Amino acid sequence: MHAAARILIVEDEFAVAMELEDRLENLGYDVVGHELRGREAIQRAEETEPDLVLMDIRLDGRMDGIDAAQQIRTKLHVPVVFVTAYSDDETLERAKETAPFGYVIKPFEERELYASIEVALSTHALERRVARYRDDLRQILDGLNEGTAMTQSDGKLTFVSRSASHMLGKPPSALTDRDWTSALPFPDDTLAVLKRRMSNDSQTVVPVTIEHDDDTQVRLEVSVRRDPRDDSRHIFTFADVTDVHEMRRMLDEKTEFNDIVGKSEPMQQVFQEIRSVASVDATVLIHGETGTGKELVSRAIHDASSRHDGPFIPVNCAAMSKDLAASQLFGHRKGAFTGAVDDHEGYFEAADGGTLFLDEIGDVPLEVQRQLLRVLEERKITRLGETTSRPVDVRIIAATHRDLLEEVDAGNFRQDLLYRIRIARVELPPLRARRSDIPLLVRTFLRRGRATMGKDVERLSDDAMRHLLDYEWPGNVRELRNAVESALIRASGPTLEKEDLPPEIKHDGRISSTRSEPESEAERVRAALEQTNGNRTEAAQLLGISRATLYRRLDEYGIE
Ligand SMILES: Nc1ncnc2c1ncn2[C@@H]1O[C@H](COP(=O)(O)OP(=O)(O)OP(=O)(O)O)[C@@H](O)[C@H]1O
Repeated sequence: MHAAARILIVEDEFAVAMELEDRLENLGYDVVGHELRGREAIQRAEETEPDLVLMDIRLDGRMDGIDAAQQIRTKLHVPVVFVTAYSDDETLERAKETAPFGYVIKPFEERELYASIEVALSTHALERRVARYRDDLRQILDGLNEGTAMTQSDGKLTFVSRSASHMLGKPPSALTDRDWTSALPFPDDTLAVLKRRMSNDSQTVVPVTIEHDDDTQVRLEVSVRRDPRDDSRHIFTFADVTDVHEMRRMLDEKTEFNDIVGKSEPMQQVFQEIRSVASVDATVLIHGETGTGKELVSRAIHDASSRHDGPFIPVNCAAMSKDLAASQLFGHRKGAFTGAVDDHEGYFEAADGGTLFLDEIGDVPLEVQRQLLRVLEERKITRLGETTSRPVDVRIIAATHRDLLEEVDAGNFRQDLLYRIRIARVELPPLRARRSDIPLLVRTFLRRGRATMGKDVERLSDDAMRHLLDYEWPGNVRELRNAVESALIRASGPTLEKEDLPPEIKHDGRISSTRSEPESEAERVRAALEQTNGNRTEAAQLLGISRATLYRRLDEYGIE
């Protein structure tokens, strides 16, 4: 029994109030007073802060018990039990709006009154406990480094923790009571990814960079999950990873140059060469097998050069028809030949002030090679059908997968042009000569593929990675990127399995024939260590060799 509960009586008939007071005291309650009118009742409640108010509905004065109860409830957290002779529907409806804790109809038994008071006191105690938990929870969420925001079922944000509001750069009042898609200051593609995460119940984090009003950039990782208490509502969590992101970016800078990924020795050398040729304006010849990134390198040189604000025009010479090559490169005048219906600007003029990338230069017809040489020497072009020349300020970067010296010997390429274009050279290694870049490239393509395809694939199984490391890669990085993308399409879980790989890679048929070559083997060992973060036991497992053999090979190849 709630012996010490303090009760305020509000009753307009003095005799009834006295009787009620007696009864309550008999039941062991402490009566803090009784009032006849609403106004005084409110005042007395404020002064005495009782545990419960017993309220008659009909009172002396202008204010009735329901109005008084209403005001007491908004000012104090005190439960009110109505004690009244009135139980008509209208009175009942009005009384309900004050969320009373009980309604006892006169005349009543003492036991009835006692039960109502006890139920009201315990319900109220329970409500207070729930409210305290809610406050505690909010305080805990507010104090966490991780930010939290909650939605109700229609998508409106109902709560945004202090740290979340700080990370998002907006006060909670600018975020709550609005649909999350318009409240969260994220770009459309991030909102779309979050929506997908919501519908397929995936909690993978979504990275996003936002800009605050003071122009500072903040990098966040956002995840969203269903509220376990009600699965039509959602809970967002935000982590501020700006510092980590910046550190990662600084580390990545070493492994990425203008989208060109590579950590291996040969690629580090390529990055160095790009930097040095970008600083001069000389013609460059890039040599490398198909798919090794010749165009990427050419763009990187342009971007790092003083011409970076000018145009970059890539031209695939292998795709130009023999007859039209000269007009495509140098332009023509209307009527210069049948079909020349208009004046036409060629690629050289289009690239004026910038860079012209002549891919597959080995495929340019001999006659056009002669004209090219002249343009490179004189820095002027003459459109077909015109007699006067125009000056052009263009840097040429040429690329080929052919051995141009052999082409010169075979009479397919002009020697003087070769000397002219290879003033600076960049040699791109085939992927099989830098297998240690494979894990990094795979991670990069997985990350990019995840973002564009919306698949939550995090990693590759060891078996799948072993096949990628063993494969010959005739199509080089392009083939690797295609393999990862097609595997992503097939993947059904968070891990890419061997079965998801294209057939030529997952079947052992074309596995490296150069396995026994020391260079290639050393690269495989480096790749395995890269994949396992230097863990030698796991690297040996990945390579399918014993730890002892791995140690012997590390020694043999001088790998630290
Ligand atoms: N080092 C690399 N890092 C990241 N992506 C690369 C790298 N090398 C090549 N790629 C990717 O492989 C594909 C082929 O690259 P690119 O077109 O530059 O090669 P290429 O040598 O010019 O090919 P081709 O000989 O067929 O013209 C592109 O999608 C490119 O993004």
